[in-house]
Amino acid sequence: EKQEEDTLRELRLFLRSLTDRLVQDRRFKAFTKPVDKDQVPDYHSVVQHPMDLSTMLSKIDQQKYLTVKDYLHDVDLIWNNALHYNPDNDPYDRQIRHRAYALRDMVHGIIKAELEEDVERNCELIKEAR
Ligand SMILES: O=C(C1CCC1)N1C[C@@H]2C[C@H]3C[C@@H](O)[C@@H](O)[C@]2(C1)O3
Repeated sequence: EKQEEDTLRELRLFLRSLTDRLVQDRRFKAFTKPVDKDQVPDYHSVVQHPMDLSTMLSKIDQQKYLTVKDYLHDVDLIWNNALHYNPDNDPYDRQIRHRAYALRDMVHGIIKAELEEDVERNCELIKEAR
């Protein structure tokens, strides 16, 4: 239906704009691309569900996110994976964890400030009806 596709398109536009801001933020450089298996051989045995911002951008374009909630699930994966794989009390791990929190907090702040409530409500109704 026309209105439904318009709502889903508005969600994609918002999620692209949000994700682009994260990709451009120098703090989040480590989160922009998948962790390289060759450089980090044990990564995929420790982290079951890798996620990164470039993967999320392609998921937006593949229309994999029907709701903000679906998008936030992948943001939480980036956050949790970073905490899980970088748990130590050394400067590098602590910096990664601090940046993972900053990423998660920036996402929630932008959603609260910029997304009209009824867009998310309508997207969830569309998703349930499909
Ligand atoms: O967890 C991550 C990324 C940070 C968020 C995703 N990595 C795992 C490796 C451990 C640590 C040091 C380097 O070995 C570098 O390759 C990684 C990348 O950081």
